[in-house]
Amino acid sequence: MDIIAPVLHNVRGIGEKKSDALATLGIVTVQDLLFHFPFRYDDLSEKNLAELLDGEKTTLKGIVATEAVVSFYGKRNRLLFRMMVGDAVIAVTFFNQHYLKNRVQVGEEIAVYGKWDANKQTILGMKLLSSGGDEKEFSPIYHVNKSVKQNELVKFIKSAIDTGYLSVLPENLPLYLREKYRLIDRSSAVRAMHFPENEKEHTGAKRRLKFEEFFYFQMRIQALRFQEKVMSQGQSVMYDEKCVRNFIEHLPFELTNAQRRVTSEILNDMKSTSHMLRLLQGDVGSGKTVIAAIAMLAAATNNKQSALMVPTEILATQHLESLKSLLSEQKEVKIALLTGSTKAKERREILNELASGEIDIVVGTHALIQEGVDFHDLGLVITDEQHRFGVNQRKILREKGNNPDILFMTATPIPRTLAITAFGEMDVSIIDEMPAGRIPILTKWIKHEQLETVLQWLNTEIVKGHQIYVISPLIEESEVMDLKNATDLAEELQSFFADTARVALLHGRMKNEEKDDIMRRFKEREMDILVSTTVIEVGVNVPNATVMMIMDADRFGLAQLHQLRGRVGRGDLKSYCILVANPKSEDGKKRMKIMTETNNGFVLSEKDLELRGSGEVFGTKQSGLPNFLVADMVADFNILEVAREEASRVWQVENWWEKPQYKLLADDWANGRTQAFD
Ligand SMILES: Nc1ncnc2c1ncn2[C@@H]1O[C@H](COP(=O)(O)OP(=O)(O)OP(=O)(O)O)[C@@H](O)[C@H]1O
Repeated sequence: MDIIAPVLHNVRGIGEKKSDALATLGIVTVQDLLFHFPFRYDDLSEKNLAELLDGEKTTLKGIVATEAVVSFYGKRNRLLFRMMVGDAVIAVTFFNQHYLKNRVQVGEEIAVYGKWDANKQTILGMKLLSSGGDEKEFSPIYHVNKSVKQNELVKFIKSAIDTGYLSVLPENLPLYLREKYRLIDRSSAVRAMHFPENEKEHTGAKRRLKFEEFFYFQMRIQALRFQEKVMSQGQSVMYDEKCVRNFIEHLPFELTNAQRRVTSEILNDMKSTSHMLRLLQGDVGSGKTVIAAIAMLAAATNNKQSALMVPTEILATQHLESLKSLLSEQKEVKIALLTGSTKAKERREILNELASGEIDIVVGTHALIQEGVDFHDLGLVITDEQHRFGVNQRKILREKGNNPDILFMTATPIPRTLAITAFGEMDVSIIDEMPAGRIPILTKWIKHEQLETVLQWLNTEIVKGHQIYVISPLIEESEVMDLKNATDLAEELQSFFADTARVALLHGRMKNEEKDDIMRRFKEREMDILVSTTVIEVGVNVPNATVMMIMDADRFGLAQLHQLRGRVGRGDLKSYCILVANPKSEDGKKRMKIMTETNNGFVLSEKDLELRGSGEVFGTKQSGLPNFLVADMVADFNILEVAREEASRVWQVENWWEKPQYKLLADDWANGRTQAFD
């Protein structure tokens, strides 16, 4: 018996057809099946009638007092009878389950699970249970789809357990850890996730599995640090301090205290022989680019090359321009741009100059990590919006140099404690202060009905020579619809403003050159209004733009709204963010309200975590963090901390992977699952 055997033919009742259906839920092997945990449970335990609250779900046991009567109306039907619960007589109704009639016999004991209606003294039946009580108190509810039903899944999981598969599920936590934290064994935990005997057992199962997930996650993440240590020392960049100081003194603005602090943290790292692996967090518009410029200039003064990798071509172009203007006085520093749309001839030249060391700073997209891009002496790698790049891609770029220093920049504000723990392998610097002179952005939430009034008002901004972004609604999974929406919107706006404003359109399906061209024209004030799908989400910097209007804003998450809002208020002009939304859900209303209440990315990110949970906020794709099955980085923060300490202790054991107690941990390693969060 093998736990990773396919479910097909190995679990009773699963043939070709069911196996295909299960695959749509991501279930292929017996292990997948056993680790497909319920997302909630119905608590079928019996509660005391006298203490029941209105709307509460419960199981009630009693004696059937009257015969069940079924009434049909249209396609629907209702079954009604009375039952004695202790001394009380209550009504029981089931909707559209008339076939239960035969199971309801006057004078017999039955048990009904349902929702209590206190006014009508009625239980609205959801399940008719056998009175013998062989049902568990907790009934698991799984994520299923059209092709796999709840009860089927329960049957398959039961069958796999009855066949004995749990006995071949290996225990993957060392005994000393299980003893220390009183964690139940893995097989019992998995069984209790599906069919817990009681609440206590269920809690124990979750605790064990959460620890396991966090511990493995931390082992992987800390490996990066470890590999760095053994991979030789980092480089010591002996930069020209005078030159760097001079540069900072002659910037067009004075650095904020926070910028000064992170600058010295970064420069210290670069100077020291230990290797820099640092995460720089700063809210949108807090001034991260200039920090990157300082670090790259410092490297250049020591004849080391730097690479700045960003997720989109628009951003690459923009960063190139910012750097060129910031470093315009540094005649000897040569800066280049390398993206997917760099022409072949130019690309060849750039590659040559990178290899010879002539280029000091290169800004680019994924094109930077392609084969054939070789550096003379790469000393510093900076990635912007780190969550958009996988661990592997970052690794490739790192390997293009002799273990260069690494700086990740992100505007996704993660609460500090969480960042330190989750990105355990990195040092964290935070810019927690905005440049002086910024006027807070005023955020207004309006309904669609008020749009016309707002458009009139926009005119006053246009007359002042200010520019406006309008974000068209996001239609999930349909780029075509997005495009249509954006196009229609641009046309409508153009006809509304007629001669007073020039409207441009930017969308994800455009060629990069086209996008660049439109951005350039917007920047140069040839256009007044830029209608866009969310392609401008990150990093765009046009200080003359003062209004960000987001259509159907409730379709966006808080983090994204904040990013979009951060596109305005980047200079010293009073700026506005207009959220146009008629949200249907409570959640949507809450998000709109929070946006109007705070401009602080960290506060928002905490709220976002509260509203959506960390699974959504740090989904695999966005953050480079794994999707945990059971654990939650915020709710289970304490367990995460403990797991981090324990993982770090293991890493301190010399050649831990050779010790028998870590056998499975080492296998996990060897199987290449170490890159699971890529
Ligand atoms: N200390 C400062 N004083 C005044 N203006 C500053 C300061 N630092 C940066 N700026 C300006 O603020 C604007 C935003 O800076 P920058 O583009 O570096 O922000 P960012 O942190 O990269 O933001 P985002 O995450 O939104 O891209 C730029 O126009 C920049 O010139």
